Order: sequence, then C-alpha cells, then structure tokens
Amino acid sequence: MTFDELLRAAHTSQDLVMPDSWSQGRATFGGLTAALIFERMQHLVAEGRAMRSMQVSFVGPVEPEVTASFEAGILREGKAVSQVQGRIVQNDEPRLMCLASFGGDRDSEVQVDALPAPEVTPVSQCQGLDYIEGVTPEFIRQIEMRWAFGNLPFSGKGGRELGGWMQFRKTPETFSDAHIIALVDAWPPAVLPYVKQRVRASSLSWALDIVHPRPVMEPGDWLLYKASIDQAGAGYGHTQAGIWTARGELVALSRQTVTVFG
Ligand SMILES: CCCCCCCCCCCCCCCC(=O)SCCNC(=O)CCNC(=O)[C@H](O)C(C)(C)COP(=O)(O)OP(=O)(O)OC[C@H]1O[C@@H](n2cnc3c(N)ncnc32)[C@H](O)[C@@H]1OP(=O)(O)O
Repeated sequence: MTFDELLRAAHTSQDLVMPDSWSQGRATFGGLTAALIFERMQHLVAEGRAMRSMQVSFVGPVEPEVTASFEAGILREGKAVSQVQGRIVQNDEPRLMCLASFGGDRDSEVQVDALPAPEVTPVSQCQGLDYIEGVTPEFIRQIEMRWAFGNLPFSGKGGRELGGWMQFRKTPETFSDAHIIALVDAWPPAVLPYVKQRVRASSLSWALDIVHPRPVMEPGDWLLYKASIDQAGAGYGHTQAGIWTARGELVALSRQTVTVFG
C-alpha cells in the first residue's frame, strides 16, 4: 500500500492494519505510525490551525499485519490553539502516545528569521540508499534517501552528523504535514555509523515542530535533512535535526532520543 492509500484508510477507519511492506524489524516504521495518528488528530481541529509542535513516545512496537486502533481526542481549544492527544492501541496495550499543538496565527512584534540552510551537494550527485531484501528495512521500498552528510550505518566510521535528501519513491498526490512527518523519521539514527556490525536500534521519543508560514512544496520535491548528535552513551542517543526545502527554506525541526542495542 502506498502512503496516500494508508492516509485515506486513516480518514475512514479507526482500526488499521500496518502492511509488512512498511515494517522496520519487529515494528512498523515510526514515521508511518506517527503520520497516521497525526492525520486522525488533525481531522478534529478547526481550519486555520496548523500543527506547530508534536511529541511522540514510541511506547512499544506497532506490529505489522495486526489490527491496531488509532484513537484521537481534543484536550483543550483556546482562542488560537487546539491541544490534541492521540494513541495507538494494539492487543489492548498502548503502543504509541502523541500530543500535538495546532495553532492559528496571532499579531506579534516578534519576527526572527531562521538560520541559513547548510551547504550541501546537489541531489543528483548524492548516492541513494537502495532497498536490499533482508539488509535494509522494508520501508526503504517506499522512501528514497540520498546521502549527503556523514557515514553509513554500521560502517564503524562514527561522525557527529548524518543526513541528505529524501522523497517518496512514488510521487504522492499532495505534500501535507503527514507526508513531512513520514519523511523526517526515515533516516537511520545518527549513532549507527559508530558500530561496525549490524545492531538493532529504535526511536524512543520524538519532538517535531513544523515552521510557519510553511514553504510551498509540490509533490515530488526533495527535502533536505541534517541531524547531529548532542550526546550518546549507555545505549541511548540524543540527536537534533533540521529539514529544509531545496531552496534552503526551513520546514521543520526534529529532536529524537533513540535506543541502540550494541
Ligand atoms: C551498508 C548498510 C546499509 C544499511 C542501511 C540501513 C540501515 C537502517 C537501520 C535501521 C535503523 C532503525 C531505525 C529505527 C526507526 C524506527 O522507525 S523504529 C520504529 C519506531 N519505534 C518503535 O517501534 C519503538 C517502540 N518501543 C519499543 O520497542 C521499546 O519501548 C524500546 C524503545 C525498544 C525500549 O527498550 P527496551 O525496554 O529495552 O525494549 P524491550 O521491549 O525490552 O525489547 C528489547 C529487545 O527488542 C529488540 N529490538 C529493539 N528494537 C527492535 C526492532 N525495531 N526490531 C526488532 N527488535 C528490536 C532489542 O534488540 C532487544 O532484543 P533482546 O536483547 O531482548 O534480544
């Protein structure tokens, strides 16, 4: 199933089955589960209130091919901001919890421009990460990544930065916030180039802000992702990342805590 087909399914039903083709080890790709719960949360919110900030806790693996319930509810609606919660339940256990703040614009004297986007090699000159059965996670069949910063996972070469260009392999119908959410989580944890052999890793928690006014993005546009490690040790890594359009406009800011089993 394509990302757009799954988004449509999330509009019509609370109960969804995540296909194997979007899996990552024992779990479903976290960018997909977060995007689908986001989609259900967003539908509860009045027009004109854009998602500003979202916090996700990956409580447990959302297993592929097993029905999961995607539940959403409003916590509070103020003059400009709607606070919304979402959760995914599978086998009567919470597997993902999400809080998001959707806010309309208000008059303000404060205006601070974003820092410039990083210098980067053009997408046409960057090496893509191909899907290799049994080697890469299944969801790499859906999302294309072209390496521009840092070393490959399991290369043992380390480095503080990781990232590059990303887009859906099948051009989507639109480029919504849900599409951004799915793309941003696709990159492997930035700590993985430190290990020399294949080890397991999982996103544990994720904070994502989308910046407004959102730059104009057309389906099929490449986005740039650059993560850096703040600190890592004892099986956990703390990373932050920026996301930009190819024109260098800031789109989103991401912070993740990841677990690494090795
Ligand atoms: C040239 C080369 C190019 C290659 C190039 C491509 C590279 C590609 C790299 C991929 C990189 C991943 C990228 C993740 C990105 C997401 O999307 S992961 C999906 C979203 N996150 C989740 O589903 C996490 C849900 N939460 C959890 O499962 C648990 O809360 C946490 C985070 C694992 C907590 O840790 P815990 O309490 O220690 O976990 P627990 O449930 O007790 O389970 C631990 C066991 O699970 C295993 N485990 C953890 N994660 C997984 C997993 N995803 N699948 C299977 N087993 C897992 C551990 O190894 C450990 O195994 P044992 O030591 O027991 O044998």
